[in-house]
Amino acid sequence: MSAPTSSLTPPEGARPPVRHPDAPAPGELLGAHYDQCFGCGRDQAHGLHLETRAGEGVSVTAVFTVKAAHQGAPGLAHGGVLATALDETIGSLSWVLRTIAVTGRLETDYVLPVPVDTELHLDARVTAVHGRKIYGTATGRIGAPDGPVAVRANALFIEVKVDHFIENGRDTEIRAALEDPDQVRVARAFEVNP
Ligand SMILES: CCCCCCCCCCCCCCCC(=O)SCCNC(=O)CCNC(=O)[C@H](O)C(C)(C)COP(=O)(O)OP(=O)(O)OC[C@H]1O[C@@H](n2cnc3c(N)ncnc32)[C@H](O)[C@@H]1OP(=O)(O)O
Repeated sequence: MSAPTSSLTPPEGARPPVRHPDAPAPGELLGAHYDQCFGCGRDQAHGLHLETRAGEGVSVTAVFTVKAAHQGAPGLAHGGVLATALDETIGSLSWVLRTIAVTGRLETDYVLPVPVDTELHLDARVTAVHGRKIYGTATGRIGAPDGPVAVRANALFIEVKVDHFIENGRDTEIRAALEDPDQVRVARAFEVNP
């Protein structure tokens, strides 16, 4: 397997990540950052409904059960859906850093096909931080946290302010989010002042 491309390799001067003192405790279930999120949203009927927990250090674990709606080939998960699961899991590290960040680059290795009904056990961690750039990595294993590796990803996330969403999101959803006390509570958990 070749090394990650240079933009996914932390530059000189990158620092180890720091777990926020108010991060959820290891093992704590992280809720959805947004109820309509395709990765974690409880109200998103077609979504992945990832269940993510804080881990030790700057890490998380997640479980994704592959449903019939997630197929690409007959009986197998779509590769884009698996990339979403990896992306969402790495994105959930925001809860542990208490920083909002969005995916800039995501590079995925597909190692094994993943059948429908599989419980995919994911883990992700931040490897380094350089300014607004957050370097993360994730692995998805079939059936158990120590099961065979099916997918892997390396990613570069970029820290953003809440204005990123307010300026770019569709008005209807942004207005609803700002009027929803639960959503505001989540934004505060990321140390955001909406
Ligand atoms: C009211 C509502 C409240 C809601 C409260 C909670 C919301 C919590 C939501 C979280 C959601 C997570 C969900 C899962 C994760 C997604 O799926 S996120 C969605 C997918 N991603 C996107 O939509 C991002 C689209 N891209 C962008 O908006 C912009 O390109 C970015 C990423 C913000 C960067 O733009 P920018 O801020 O202008 O930054 P820029 O100065 O260009 O780059 C900064 C640095 O990053 C590097 N960089 C930037 N992009 C790249 C790249 N693609 N490759 C390599 N390097 C790059 C630059 O080279 C630069 O490096 P340095 O010069 O500092 O060394």
